[in-house]
Amino acid sequence: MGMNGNNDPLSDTKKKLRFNMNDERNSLSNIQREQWSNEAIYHMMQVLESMKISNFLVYISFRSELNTRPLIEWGWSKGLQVLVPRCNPKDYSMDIYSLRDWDELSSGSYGIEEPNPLRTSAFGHQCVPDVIIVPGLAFDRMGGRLGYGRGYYDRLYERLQPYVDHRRAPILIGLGYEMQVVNKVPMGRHDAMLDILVTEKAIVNCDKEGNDGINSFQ
Ligand SMILES: Nc1nc2c(c(=O)[nH]1)N(C=O)[C@@H](CNc1ccc(C(=O)N[C@@H](CCC(=O)O)C(=O)O)cc1)CN2
Ligand SMILES: Nc1ncnc2c1ncn2[C@@H]1O[C@H](COP(=O)(O)OP(=O)(O)OP(=O)(O)O)[C@@H](O)[C@H]1O
Repeated sequence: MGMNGNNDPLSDTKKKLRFNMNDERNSLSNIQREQWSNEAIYHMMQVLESMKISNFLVYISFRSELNTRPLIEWGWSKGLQVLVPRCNPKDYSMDIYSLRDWDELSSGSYGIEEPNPLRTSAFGHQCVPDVIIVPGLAFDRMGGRLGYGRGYYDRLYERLQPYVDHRRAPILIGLGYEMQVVNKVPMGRHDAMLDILVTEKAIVNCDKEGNDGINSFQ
């Protein structure tokens, strides 16, 4: 048993699932990826359109993640403030920046394109995004999610808590391919549950109480 708590049975199960899901996502063809990407992004636009929001936080996709770039352009066209995180591998924290143009990005940690602090304006440390779009390797319909295993999004959610007035907690929306949805992602005490899950097939209102999510599509 490691001192850092990373050798417990939960992180072992997570590690295996991470490995398998990463493999599966990488095996998608470019055409499949692009088609599902566009359909999922279209669903995400519908979800965001139905909400009264002035901003959303979204990641810049890397590896075989679905392509979030069209969503960012859509956000700009709608006059929404598009927020993008920049991660600090030293403490696994993330800072938030407001992105207005593609030239404000540069290559950051893990080869992910991230806001260049010299060219972007920081979103205040105490500012809470209306919506946080969360990447993942696996999701479930109850709001469970598995990431790359550094707890970046869980830490961000926790860091924001002191600034959340409970009527305006950020809405967590998972975004991924339907093939990433599994029966149950093992969750630990730090893990923040998703409110909504969006894929190319469905928009799921996650039931954090543990019952099956309600599928509003198909
Ligand atoms: N587009 C995007 N941005 C994101 C995330 C994401 O999932 N997608 N993250 C989501 O939280 C954070 C980045 N998390 C990451 C964590 C680990 C690795 C990584 O390369 N890990 C190595 C293994 C390292 C090790 O175990 O020692 C690897 O996978 O090869 C990459 C990203 C923040 N930004
Ligand atoms: N808020 C937190 N404070 C301190 N440690 C945390 C927090 N959230 C997660 N951790 C720790 O970070 C490690 C990785 O967590 P986890 O396996 O849940 O990552 P993940 O959600 O898959 O990754 P990511 O969010 O980076 O995609 C675990 O050891 C976990 O205990």
